[in-house]
Amino acid sequence: MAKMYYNQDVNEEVLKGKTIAIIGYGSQGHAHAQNLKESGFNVVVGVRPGKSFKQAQEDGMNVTTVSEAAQAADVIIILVPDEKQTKIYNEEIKPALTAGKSLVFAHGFNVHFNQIVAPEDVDVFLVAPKGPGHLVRRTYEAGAGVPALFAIHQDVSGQAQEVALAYAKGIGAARAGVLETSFKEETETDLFGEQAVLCGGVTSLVKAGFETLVEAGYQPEVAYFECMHELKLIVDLMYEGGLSGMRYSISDTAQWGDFVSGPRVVDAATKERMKDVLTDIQTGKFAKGWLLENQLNRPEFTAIEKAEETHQIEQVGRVLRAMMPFVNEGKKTKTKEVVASAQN
Ligand SMILES: NC(=O)C1=CN([C@@H]2O[C@H](COP(=O)(O)OP(=O)(O)OC[C@H]3O[C@@H](n4cnc5c(N)ncnc54)[C@H](OP(=O)(O)O)[C@@H]3O)[C@@H](O)[C@H]2O)C=CC1
Ligand SMILES: CC[C@](O)(C(C)=O)C(=O)O
Ligand SMILES: [Mg+2]
Ligand SMILES: [Mg+2]
Repeated sequence: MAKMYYNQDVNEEVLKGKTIAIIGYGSQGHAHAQNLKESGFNVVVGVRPGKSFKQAQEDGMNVTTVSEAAQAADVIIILVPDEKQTKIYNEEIKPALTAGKSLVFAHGFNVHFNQIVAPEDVDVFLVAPKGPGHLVRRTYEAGAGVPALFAIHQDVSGQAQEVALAYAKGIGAARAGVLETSFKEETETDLFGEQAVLCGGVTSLVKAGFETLVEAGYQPEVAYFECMHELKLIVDLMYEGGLSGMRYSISDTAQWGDFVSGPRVVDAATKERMKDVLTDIQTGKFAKGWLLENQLNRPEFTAIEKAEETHQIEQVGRVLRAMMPFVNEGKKTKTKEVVASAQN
């Protein structure tokens, strides 16, 4: 069993007198900044003028430019999109990254794939929450937390692990459990998880199920409730009690169907294709493709995003969710639909 770190194992004092620059105030940035501040740490947010700059000010943050935040801080965490990090690092962070500072990431992509190479006289580590930023904030506010991984790439101070754990505690992760990894393991498993299971796998499964029912003549609303809305309720049971916990709550008929039909849908061939996905991640093929796609101004990304947003399941879903205001009620953190409904 891996060594897990919890609140009682962590000395937060190593980080208490330091200034932490949160670069970016998006999904992870707003959560880290607010959680760390409420945990008693000294936070400065560095972001370009615009939407999230304004939001950070409204949230009562000390906000400034990326360069100024990097200059003011002892610990600098880069929480802008992976594909933008190298340029921002080179132009606005590197000049301020003097000896003895710490450079931190929430995902190892740019270090692992050699896009960012830090000076040798700074600590480099990652603290990677295993969950979306909006939930990192929401669970912290509820007194709970999202688990996280930490990894040390450079430890000049001899304190990198202690500081990483204090950081993880500050964002609420040590309430749930923190464990050590390497930049390689975090990067490759995170990319694999989001592509094959959590995001790519699930969205493809949901759409295929929805389309199968609609093409067979069933009502789209029924297909939406069956293949999308209820998924959250089923996954909540897995989150609470694993696969067996979920199976305890469903009917025996559903459980038998799960046993006999599940492996017909996701079979050995699917697993072989998952291995191909993993190989592309391990060899750097995926990373290269994503970096090139961005250099070309995202032609494929934009086209696919547009097609996905107009898929029938999205159209039906928007209408049905508007009839269930409780789905987004009471959420302080701004997910896409909460923002849209506030603007209407
Ligand atoms: N999303 C998640 O839940 C998770 C993300 N991670 C990792 O965390 C990191 C951050 O990801 P994520 O939170 O999704 O990022 P977001 O896409 O949410 O980051 C957006 C933020 O970056 C700012 N930004 C964008 N471009 C610039 C720029 N040129 N200069 C200054 N600020 C800029 C945006 O400002 P503006 O409003 O002005 O555009 C906004 O504040 C990544 O490494 C990611 O892999 C790790 C775990 C989960
Ligand atoms: C699952 C997607 C993720 O890896 C995450 C929320 O953990 C991401 O990169 O956003
Ligand atoms: Mg990820
Ligand atoms: Mg992830």
